Amino acid sequence: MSRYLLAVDQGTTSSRAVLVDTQGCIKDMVQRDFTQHYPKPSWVEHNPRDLWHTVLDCCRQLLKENQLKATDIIGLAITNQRETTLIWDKQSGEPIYPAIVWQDRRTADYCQKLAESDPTLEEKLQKKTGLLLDPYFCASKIRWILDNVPDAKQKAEQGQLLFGTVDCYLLWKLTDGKVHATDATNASRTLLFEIHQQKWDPELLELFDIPTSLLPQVQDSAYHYGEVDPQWFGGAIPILAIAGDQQAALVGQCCFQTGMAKSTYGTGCFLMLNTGEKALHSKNRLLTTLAYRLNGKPTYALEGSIFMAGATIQWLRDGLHLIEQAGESEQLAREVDINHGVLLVPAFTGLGAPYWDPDARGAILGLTRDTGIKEIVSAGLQSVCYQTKDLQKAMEADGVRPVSLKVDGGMVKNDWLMQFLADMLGGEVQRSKVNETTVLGVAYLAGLQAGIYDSLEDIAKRWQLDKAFSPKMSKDKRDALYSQWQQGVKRIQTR
Ligand SMILES: Nc1ncnc2c1ncn2[C@@H]1O[C@H](COP(=O)(O)OP(=O)(O)O)[C@@H](O)[C@H]1O
Ligand SMILES: O=P(O)(O)OC[C@H](O)CO
Repeated sequence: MSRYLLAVDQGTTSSRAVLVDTQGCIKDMVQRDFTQHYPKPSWVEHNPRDLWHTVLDCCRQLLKENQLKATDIIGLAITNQRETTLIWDKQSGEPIYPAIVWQDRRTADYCQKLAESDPTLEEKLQKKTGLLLDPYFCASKIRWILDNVPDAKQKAEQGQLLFGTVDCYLLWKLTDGKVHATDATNASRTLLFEIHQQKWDPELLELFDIPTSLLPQVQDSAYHYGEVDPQWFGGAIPILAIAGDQQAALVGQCCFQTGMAKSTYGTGCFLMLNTGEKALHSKNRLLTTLAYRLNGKPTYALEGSIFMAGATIQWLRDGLHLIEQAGESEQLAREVDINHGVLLVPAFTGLGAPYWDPDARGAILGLTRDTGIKEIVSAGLQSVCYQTKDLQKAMEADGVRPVSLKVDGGMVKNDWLMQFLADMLGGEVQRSKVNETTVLGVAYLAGLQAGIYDSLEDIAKRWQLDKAFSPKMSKDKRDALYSQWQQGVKRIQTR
């Protein structure tokens, strides 16, 4: 009987469980969507029960459909939407508030006031954590829960509460409350973790007034975290890897050498470039983050996060009803001249890197009487590429240029989009054969821990190209289109 790795990807809009064989091939996958909650403008929440139950159900269904028992699984691996913040009661295991999702901007004012109280603060935060003072990260979300949930502050001070990102919460549930831990990549997204010394930072905990007792232990990305409690799958399964989803995708794309980069186009877009042992501090508002940590040794990355990529197409579909399926956007974009002059700036939840403007709001510019659905849909797709170009420019200004760009995520099957991306970047875009790089990446890490793979080099041999897109657009045309975008962004910026 073959044995498999079981990889769980708990994402922003759905949970997935995937079986990966020892050759690194995906055998089967089960996926479940869950409800998004928007209780107030700019607030985004998930019900923790949904996160846990969709993961549990996906795993159970996958095992059942493949007639596998817990003993057929070599190890379980967890990858997750990052920054999403949960706090739960240590005794009962019950979350004291819904999960505050990474997209949630409720702490924008708090962050701004903190920044105004000390003009040197953001630089200090960046030096220690590689991040910026933004509602995106966990620290201000934790603070909000402690300040707004009755008795939370007092309970936290008495050591009765635990904080975790989604990986940490799932690990706690899977081990039936025995393990409270996270991996270094997830810790590096909290704004509380010192990325050079690899430890929670007492000064930052004091700044955000967060008791140390709330925090999980931080381990390597490939590590024996504990065993799944037998009640869930009828037997114990070792938990062998954890990584934030974008870092897992970097591993899944085998970007192990300095200068290698990947960009994932799902709900948001995340471009990550491996900078090796060096934590390169951006002067252009990109993030420095952990790419992975193996055997105690950190590898760093530079990251640009865009909040609205596929979500813009979702909005065109579900909000404006301009299309019925996301895939229709490709044909519509092909049918319109690229010089249509319509610009969609998708700052629905503010602008991410490199602008970091939580108060900016979206706009559609350049409308004329003959503007139709095709132009607006095309502008939505183009916005994803312009935002990637913004990140590329910021990286170049920081002195690094990706040696290659490997792409994955739900949007990359759109060939028109990939061609326009190559045109905008003026460089080759490589679409990998396996699109499920996130689950694959964390399964690779679990495989390393289990001794299935000898090394990262051994893993790298498995990467396969699906299609490469080379730039075809003239430089003049590219510059003209991009300059239109830059002018559009200026119109909506608030800072
Ligand atoms: N052919 C397509 N063209 C453009 N966008 C697409 C296409 N297919 C899917 N998408 C977009 O990709 C996103 C889904 O990607 P996925 O990687 O599954 O997202 P996530 O993991 O963030 O939930 C959706 O937002 C959808 O609008
Ligand atoms: O769930 P995804 O794939 O949209 O990724 C979310 C990111 O990890 C947020 O930083």
